[in-house]
Amino acid sequence: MSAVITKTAKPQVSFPVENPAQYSYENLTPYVHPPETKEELPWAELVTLDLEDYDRPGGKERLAKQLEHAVHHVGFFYVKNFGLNQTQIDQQFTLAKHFFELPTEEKAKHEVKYETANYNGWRRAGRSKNGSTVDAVEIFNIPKFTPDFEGKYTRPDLLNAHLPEIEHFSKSLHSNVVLPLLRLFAIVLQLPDEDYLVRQHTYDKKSEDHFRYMIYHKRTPEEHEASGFGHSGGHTDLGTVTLLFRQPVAGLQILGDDGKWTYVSAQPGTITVNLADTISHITGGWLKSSIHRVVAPPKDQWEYERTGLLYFSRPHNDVVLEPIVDSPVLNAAGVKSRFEKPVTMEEWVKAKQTIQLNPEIAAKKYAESGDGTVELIAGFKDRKYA
Ligand SMILES: O=C(O)CCC(=O)C(=O)O
Ligand SMILES: [Fe+2]
Repeated sequence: MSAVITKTAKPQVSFPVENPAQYSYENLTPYVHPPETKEELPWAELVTLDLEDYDRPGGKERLAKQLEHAVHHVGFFYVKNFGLNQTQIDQQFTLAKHFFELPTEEKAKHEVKYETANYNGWRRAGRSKNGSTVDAVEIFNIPKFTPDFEGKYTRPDLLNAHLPEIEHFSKSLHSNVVLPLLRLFAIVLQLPDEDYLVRQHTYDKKSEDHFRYMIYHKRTPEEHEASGFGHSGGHTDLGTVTLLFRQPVAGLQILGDDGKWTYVSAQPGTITVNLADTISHITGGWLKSSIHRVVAPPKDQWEYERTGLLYFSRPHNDVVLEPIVDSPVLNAAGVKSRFEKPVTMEEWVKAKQTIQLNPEIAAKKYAESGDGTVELIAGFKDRKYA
């Protein structure tokens, strides 16, 4: 495994669980990855960064070079060799599967506080409309394992029984993927301080990073049709980068510079990474917050649930989302702030998450503007893409 992979802190958190053996992997039916589609689809051509190269002489520079085009134009790429093996990954898929199979009343004990835009916990399906039907998506968000979040959220015993592994998994994604990528972005931006972005994303300080289990439930042909096949869900993500584990059920599409949507394919052993809004804000839009959506899978995959593992990274809550001043690249491009007044990460999260979690508020605001945008904060207009 990669040489990058050594710095993950030891897991600390565990919880008393009655009869934990019932949750051992021997007693949980393992998750089975669905087969890939046989349909010919327009696949996106994305670069793959081998993170094993990161610590070799000249490796960072090679990887940064490989990234230059992707981060400025496409906003999507893959990484491989990130220090978690397939068994560890499959165990997380197994926990996700069993979590979503719990009875609704069990999951409801850990439900998201939608009104206060507090997204950690369980988000039930059916809260938003797509086309003339409601969504079929459930989410379980797990915050960082730091004192800021300790004791604030509950989980079912299924997950409490595995908390040290979940903690290790999520911290590994932060230290083995997010931080190295931030150094590569710093190289692309020619920042004098390679750790500039890393310092805004340290694990221990308060930020809204979270690890996520997600499921898109199966739908009938009529439901797919009524949802408009999911075509109206184009969006950009809120934070720095989003990590998505290999997803064989096709559906994730990227909007290209040419206005065409292409599908992300399921490459073995990879994580798909996309750049998101805040890295775009602090580079005045030069690093691209990629526009993407999840559409109905091809017909030969309609019989499968689409289970996902994701990690959302975000800068510290007190980071001000203004363009970095000492990047020769950004200076040459003449980038400008995207806000009318300085906005902190905490304010940005609250503004965007309020819209994301409360479809009725979003619908009202979109209807008021009438031009497909909504003013989120300080003059910044967010947009939906179809
Ligand atoms: O499930 C996927 O493929 C991507 C999900 C996504 O775009 C999101 O949760 O923001
Ligand atoms: Fe997204």
